[in-house]
Amino acid sequence: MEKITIFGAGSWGTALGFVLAQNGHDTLLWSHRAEQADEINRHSNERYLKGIKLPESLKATASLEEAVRHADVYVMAVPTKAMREVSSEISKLIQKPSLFVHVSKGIEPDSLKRVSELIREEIPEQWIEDLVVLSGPSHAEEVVLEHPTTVTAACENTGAAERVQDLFMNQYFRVYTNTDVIGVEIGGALKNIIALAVGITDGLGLGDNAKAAIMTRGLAEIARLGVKMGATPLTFSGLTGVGDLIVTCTSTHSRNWRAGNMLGKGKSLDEVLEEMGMVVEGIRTTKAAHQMAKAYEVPMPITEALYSVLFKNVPTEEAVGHLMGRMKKNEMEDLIDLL
Ligand SMILES: NC(=O)C1=CN([C@@H]2O[C@H](COP(=O)(O)OP(=O)(O)OC[C@H]3O[C@@H](n4cnc5c(N)ncnc54)[C@H](OP(=O)(O)O)[C@@H]3O)[C@@H](O)[C@H]2O)C=CC1
Ligand SMILES: O=C(CO)COP(=O)(O)O
Repeated sequence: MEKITIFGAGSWGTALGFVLAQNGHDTLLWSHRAEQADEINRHSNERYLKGIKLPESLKATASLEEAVRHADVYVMAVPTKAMREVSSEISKLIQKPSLFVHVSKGIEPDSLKRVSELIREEIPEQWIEDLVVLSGPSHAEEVVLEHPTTVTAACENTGAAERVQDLFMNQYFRVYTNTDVIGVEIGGALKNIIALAVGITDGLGLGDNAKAAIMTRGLAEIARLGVKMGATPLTFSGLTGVGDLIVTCTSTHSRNWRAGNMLGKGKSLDEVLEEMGMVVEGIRTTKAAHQMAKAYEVPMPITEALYSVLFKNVPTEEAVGHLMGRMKKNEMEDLIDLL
């Protein structure tokens, strides 16, 4: 049994708390809101996981000091936007080297940093025993129903990835390991962009051919960027690549797909964000990926089309028309580039 603190008590932090507590670990969830911590101590988190009874052994606190003191393993589960701030606060309180696991899927605009890079910038190296990324096709709503779920623990140090595998793995939550941290983080972050785009075409009623097209060509542009950044091409055919792309683009649980769907049906971005009430990581990541496409000189037409809809007020139909009217290409151009 290990002592584990999860920072961030939204859908995913709470679902992972459910798994870890069921696995017998002494698990504490940190929320920045006292009333939410109180609710979790009464075994529910209705706003984020409606109707779910949480394990009695899962405890919560709103005291960051208590949360940092509690554990030897820290699971970072706040949205990407809050990751710097929370990491920086933790760094002021931490007193021993600990294993960090992060589960967030985004890229920071402007700095173009991956989440593991943000954490390393905010928490001095002496406190980070290892940093493992846990990612893959895993909607919180299904994990807490104990539906079979598979994810990947990625770290250059295989021993650390295996430790995380052992912490989380059980009969319904199967964890693989991988050493390709860049590929795992890029796949997890950028599939949200593609899910927003699929949500839009679904909202426009453009059908399943369009969905398959965006998913397939979307994966091509994710892999093209990832490989340029140093990822292993094969990672994109795994759980954190095509696997997470499938679950996010085809499930109504996905906030990114749902947000896109509302945009496709004519709502404004502000209306969509107000209605969602949960993080839609793909919006900020679209801004980052638009900047990365330029920085790494990688063509990313679907990302650019979405960027034009989200940030330049281009009508959704016009963006689709623009994508379809691009110059002729050989389908395998990307693959040839990767070989
Ligand atoms: N939901 C899922 O199924 C999965 C999510 N993820 C990833 O996990 C990450 C977290 O997402 P998820 O849990 O779904 O998000 P949610 O929107 O469900 O919850 C976000 C949580 O973070 C809290 N929060 C927001 N800002 C801060 C801050 N500055 N300091 C402290 N806490 C803060 C929110 O608090 P408040 O309630 O006060 O707003 C809320 O508890 C994302 O990167 C997401 O992509 C990965 C896999 C699956
Ligand atoms: O990452 C996820 C599933 O693997 C969750 O996706 P959403 O953030 O779109 O809900």
